[in-house]
Order: sequence, then C-alpha cells, then structure tokens
Amino acid sequence: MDPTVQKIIDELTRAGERHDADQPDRLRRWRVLEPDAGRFVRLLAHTTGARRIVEIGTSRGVSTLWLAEAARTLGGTVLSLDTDPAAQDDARRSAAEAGLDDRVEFRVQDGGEALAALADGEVDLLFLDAERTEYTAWWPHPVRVLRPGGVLVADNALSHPDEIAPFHDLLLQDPSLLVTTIAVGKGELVALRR
Ligand SMILES: C[S@@+](CC[C@H](N)C(=O)[O-])C[C@H]1O[C@@H](n2cnc3c(N)ncnc32)[C@H](O)[C@@H]1O
Repeated sequence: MDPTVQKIIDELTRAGERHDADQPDRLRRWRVLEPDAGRFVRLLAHTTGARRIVEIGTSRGVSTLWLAEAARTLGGTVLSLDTDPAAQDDARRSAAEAGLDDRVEFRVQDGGEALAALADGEVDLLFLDAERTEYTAWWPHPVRVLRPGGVLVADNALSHPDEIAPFHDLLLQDPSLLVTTIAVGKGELVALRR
C-alpha cells in the first residue's frame, strides 16, 4: 500500500470517527468505510484485476481512496457517485492530496440513475455504499453492468441486515451469481457474476 495514501486514509478515518461521534443525524454522518473492509475491497479489486471500478456513495472518499490506489496499480479507474456535492468536494481534495485524482471521476449523480446508463458488462467491481433500501429499485442494473467474473460488494450487510435483505434475496435468486457475506467491517455482501 502506498504510504501516502494509507496516511490520508488513516487521517480521514479518524476524522470521520470524531465527526460522527458528535453528529446525531445519521444522514449527516460521514460513515466512512472501516479499515478492514477497505483492505478487503482493495483485495477484491486485485483479485478481479479490476480496471473499471464504480462506487456509489463517495462521502469524504475513504472507500474511493482504497479503490483508487488499487486502480492505479491495475491500470484502471474509479467512477465515484454521490448526490452530495459538498462531500464530493472534500473527497476530490483528498484524492488530489493522495496523488490519485487522475484515477477517479467524481460525479454528482444518483447512483441508480448512473447505473442505468452504463453498458452491459462494463464494470469489473461495483461497490455499493449508499442507502441500502434503494438498491432493489436499481435492479437489474447492479448485476447487468458486471462483466462475467466481475464482483458486486455492498457494505453494511451485517450492521443493517433487515435493510439489505430484499437486495440480498434478489441476488440469491439470480442463477448467474455466487453470493456470500463476509464478516469484515460492517459486513460485506459479495456477489460474483459467473
Ligand atoms: C455511508 S456514506 C459513504 C461512505 C464512503 N463510501 C466512505 O467510505 O467514505 C453514504 C453516502 O451515500 C450517498 N448517497 C445516498 N443515496 C445516494 C444515491 N441514491 N446515489 C448516490 N449517492 C447516494 C450519501 O450522500 C452519502 O455520502
């Protein structure tokens, strides 16, 4: 791991913990990805040789940095989507500080709308970290956009199992997918498209 990127991830993670501890409104918390889950999504990027990575839910860009560092090694890019322009401004500054701004396209756009506009099979790794209850409305695009051998990961599978259950069920009913939940961070729901 690039030490400069790791340092910025560590600082942002600590800043996020301090920020969220004082913020009663869930939607105004940063809710950054836990370090072990960050290491896991980075590992998945390498495992799949991901060159086209899409994430929905930038916030301050912690997961973006984990993914973009992998993308740089793999010769790929990250498209990071969020509906909050102020959060993306902060994330953009962090990516520039980390020297990864040339690897990330930050775009203020609804994740479902963006997924619907992507071509079949163009995504190697899709990371979902937005409002879990919206994911079923995005169907079938989260799977349609994956190439065979591509992977979808959704955060909060164990912290919010009830919210993610309907989406989990859709994944389980799709015969093209291998699905499991990994107990790192807040729980990562993982689906491999065969
Ligand atoms: C849990 S935070 C993301 C944390 C981030 N992945 C990280 O590791 O720092 C969720 C983010 O999803 C964004 N969001 C919620 N609904 C969305 C949607 N429909 N499309 C795009 N972004 C959305 C929120 O604005 C918020 O910034």
